[in-house]
Amino acid sequence: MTEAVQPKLVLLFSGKRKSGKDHVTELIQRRLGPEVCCVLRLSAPLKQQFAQEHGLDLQQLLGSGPYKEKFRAQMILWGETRRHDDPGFFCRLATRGARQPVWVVSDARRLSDLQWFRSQFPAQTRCVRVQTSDQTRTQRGWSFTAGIDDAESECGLDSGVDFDWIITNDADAPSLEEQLQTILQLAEAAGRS
Ligand SMILES: Nc1ncnc2c1ncn2[C@@H]1O[C@H](COP(=O)(O)OP(=O)(O)OP(=O)(O)O)[C@@H](O)[C@H]1O
Ligand SMILES: C[C@@](O)(CCOP(=O)(O)O)CC(=O)O
Repeated sequence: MTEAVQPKLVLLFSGKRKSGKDHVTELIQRRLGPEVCCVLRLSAPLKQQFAQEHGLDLQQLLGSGPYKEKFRAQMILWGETRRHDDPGFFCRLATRGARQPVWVVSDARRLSDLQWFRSQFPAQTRCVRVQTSDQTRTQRGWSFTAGIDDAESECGLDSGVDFDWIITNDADAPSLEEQLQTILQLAEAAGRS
């Protein structure tokens, strides 16, 4: 049997729609390189299976354009049905095969996501929030949708989490490079150890 690979550092990112989770986590991966760091999306296995079952365009579901928004409510419901019996279902699938020392999870949404990673990797897990003004999110294409923006998928981590870092991703905030400095240093050290 292959021995399970233990990451040295697990960074769990969360944030609202269009806060820039993908942008920030891709920046981290570019800085660390693909040998040291992988970006894991809990929604990737969900979208993969949902696309297959419904004959949809997976690449567009994975992208940042408007296509996926047409199916978001349906995907949330579909995923929640699977999570109901097994809250770690997508966490397990998303992390399967990850071999790098630094795991960056780009889309934690629920307390059960945090609980799963903390139970599996208690010493390695850190939580990072990406926060962005509604004005900036609107400029990036967001508009409030009842049933989505007021539901667990978007609000599950609004309270009850003591984030290790909060990154502000607005044009008038300090640069991302500057805000991510401590995280990058920690990740670089984890990559060397
Ligand atoms: N700091 C930034 N500078 C320039 N563009 C940005 C920045 N942050 C995010 N964006 C852009 O805003 C859009 C939304 O960002 P991104 O896809 O990273 O957000 P997200 O939180 O992953 O959103 P969603 O979950 O709704 O897909 C993308 O087109 C992205 O390129
Ligand atoms: C269905 C869902 O996984 C969509 C996530 O899409 P995205 O990370 O915003 O691209 C959200 C959820 O699981 O609640």
